[in-house]
Amino acid sequence: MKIALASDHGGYRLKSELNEFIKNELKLETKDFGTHGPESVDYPEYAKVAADAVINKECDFAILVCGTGIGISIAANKIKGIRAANCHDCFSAEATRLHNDANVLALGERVVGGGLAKKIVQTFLTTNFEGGRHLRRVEKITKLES
Ligand SMILES: O=C(CO)[C@H](O)[C@H](O)[C@H](O)COP(=O)(O)O
Repeated sequence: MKIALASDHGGYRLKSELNEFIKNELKLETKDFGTHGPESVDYPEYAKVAADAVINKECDFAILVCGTGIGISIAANKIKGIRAANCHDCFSAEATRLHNDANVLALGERVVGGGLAKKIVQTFLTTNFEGGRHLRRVEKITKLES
């Protein structure tokens, strides 16, 4: 499994910490699409490159980080085929995989600490979509795109 990572300046520290965690603890491959420093940048550009990597199947999931996780998730959700969830607890991270088949997780560096963020990422990446009645609903979400 390969994980795309991206952030704006408000999320690059947490994104770097999560990148190391995913590689070293979860033993998964990652691709870091930036940003790599504190200089102010615009999160929609970073949401797009990582989301595109999921859509074109270069990566299986994307983890996006901005200050709150809100702006970057709104931007990612504009891309056809993306179901991005902004989660700051493990229950929601599990539910969005089980029920929504989310393919992008968004986090806010100004909201959550590194320890909890790692648990949320681990939960998200290790939970499978349940299908069944949830598949019908996800298909209805997809229809809203056309
Ligand atoms: O989009 C956001 C708010 O939902 C993110 O938190 C951004 O990181 C934030 O808006 C950036 O703000 P800044 O004042 O330019 O650092």
